[in-house]
Amino acid sequence: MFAGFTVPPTKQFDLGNGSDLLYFENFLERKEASGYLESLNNELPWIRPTLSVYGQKCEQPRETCYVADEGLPTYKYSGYQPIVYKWEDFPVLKIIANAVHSALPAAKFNSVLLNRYTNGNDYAAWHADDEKVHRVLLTCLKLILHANHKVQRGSYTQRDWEHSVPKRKRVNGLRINLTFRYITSEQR
Ligand SMILES: O=C(O)CCC(=O)C(=O)O
Ligand SMILES: [Fe+2]
Repeated sequence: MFAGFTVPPTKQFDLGNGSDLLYFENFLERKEASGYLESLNNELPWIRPTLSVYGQKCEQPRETCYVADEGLPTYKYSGYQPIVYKWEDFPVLKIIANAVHSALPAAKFNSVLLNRYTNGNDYAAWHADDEKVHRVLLTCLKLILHANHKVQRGSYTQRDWEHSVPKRKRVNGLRINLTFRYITSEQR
């Protein structure tokens, strides 16, 4: 689906109906990845928001930070509207975004939602990223830093396929996930 890789994906799955999944093993050098992980962990203003799910208030079981171009349609999920930070606020994010962009020049994104899981008690319940208002997730790039691998879910994968991060009682380590998104109000 996305032509023009500088390095071909390690694994590639066509999921049908405009969704695909590309897996890049060792996308970053291990040392580089742990440096980014540390900077993101220490420098970002992480928030554990209160969400409304089926009319119930609950604390999100992971922390979040949202960075986007100016002037995009409002991004909101489960009754929560994240603070919009600028790319310039966090130099490390610009470096990661540039690395992603040079590996996949055809993949467009204008925002990134980051999720921080402090340990295996934090989780993301099964969901699809199918928010109706701004609608389009053309491209989602997931860069999971602790494992130093990048999974790209192309086109509609994130919207049409449910996904989750389950609790893992025996996991003590930190996990930071970056989902690069293309947000637009155009209906598709
Ligand atoms: O951390 C992950 O891999 C999942 C995050 C996610 O699905 C989301 O933010 O929509
Ligand atoms: Fe998601």
